Amino acid sequence: MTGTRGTFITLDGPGAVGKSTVLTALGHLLRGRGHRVHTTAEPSTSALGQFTRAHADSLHGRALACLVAANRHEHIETEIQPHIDAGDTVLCDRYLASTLVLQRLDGVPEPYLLALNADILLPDLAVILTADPAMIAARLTVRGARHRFHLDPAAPAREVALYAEAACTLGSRGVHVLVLDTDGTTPTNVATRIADATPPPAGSVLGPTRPDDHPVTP
Ligand SMILES: Nc1ncnc2c1ncn2[C@@H]1O[C@H](COP(=O)(O)OP(=O)(O)O)[C@@H](O)[C@H]1O
Ligand SMILES: Cc1cn([C@H]2C[C@H](O)[C@@H](COP(=O)(O)OP(=O)(O)O)O2)c(=O)[nH]c1=O
Repeated sequence: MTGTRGTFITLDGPGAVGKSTVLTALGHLLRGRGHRVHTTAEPSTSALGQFTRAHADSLHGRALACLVAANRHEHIETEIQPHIDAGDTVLCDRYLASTLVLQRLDGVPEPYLLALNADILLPDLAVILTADPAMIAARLTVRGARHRFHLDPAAPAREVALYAEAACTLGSRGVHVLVLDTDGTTPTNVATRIADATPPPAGSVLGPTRPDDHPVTP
């Protein structure tokens, strides 16, 4: 892509699979390749996003699904779309795939979730990180569970299976999906795979400036 529009990349996957670690490494790599990077996350940092994050353990099912979707619509309108219009590469930690997994863990049917998110901005590249459930459980033990979705010992295996389904759902809607296994590799290697699949920065005539990469050590 060589226009002035930026690129929207989302990262999803089970809790403690490595999303935020990979996102940091990816930001460094893409800046080294000439991208103007804007990093963000869902729930967002707005008042509604903070409310959503604060109540994600006490609200359940459709109520939480609606709250997360409301925050997503606001996030697109006030932050994501403006940065893309400005030519930035937007990296978002959690997006639609997380809804298709976490809200389904809460018993909300997928058609309801797709209806709530029917007209959202779809990512140019949706990255789904995965790993062996035992490895995810081990990383969770080291890092610590941060919310109720992490507390069930069976959660990593169910999340891995549901993210595989979410990848198919997104793919069937024309989204470019990249499923990456974080087992036996470093966050920098995972980030490099994503950077290699990212279109060149907005407005560039040449391709990515690979020799100028500044990989970070994990
Ligand atoms: N590719 C990887 N290989 C080994 N450990 C990793 C890898 N990616 C992340 N980790 C480790 O896993 C833990 C959870 O990572 P984090 O980025 O916080 O996960 P998430 O944002 O998905 O919840 C951290 O301790 C991190 O250092
Ligand atoms: C994006 C998203 C988040 N959430 C919830 C799950 C968590 O309770 C919370 C944030 O998740 P998470 O990013 O894992 O939190 P942290 O940054 O502390 O590791 O938002 C959903 O339920 N559905 C969604 O689609």
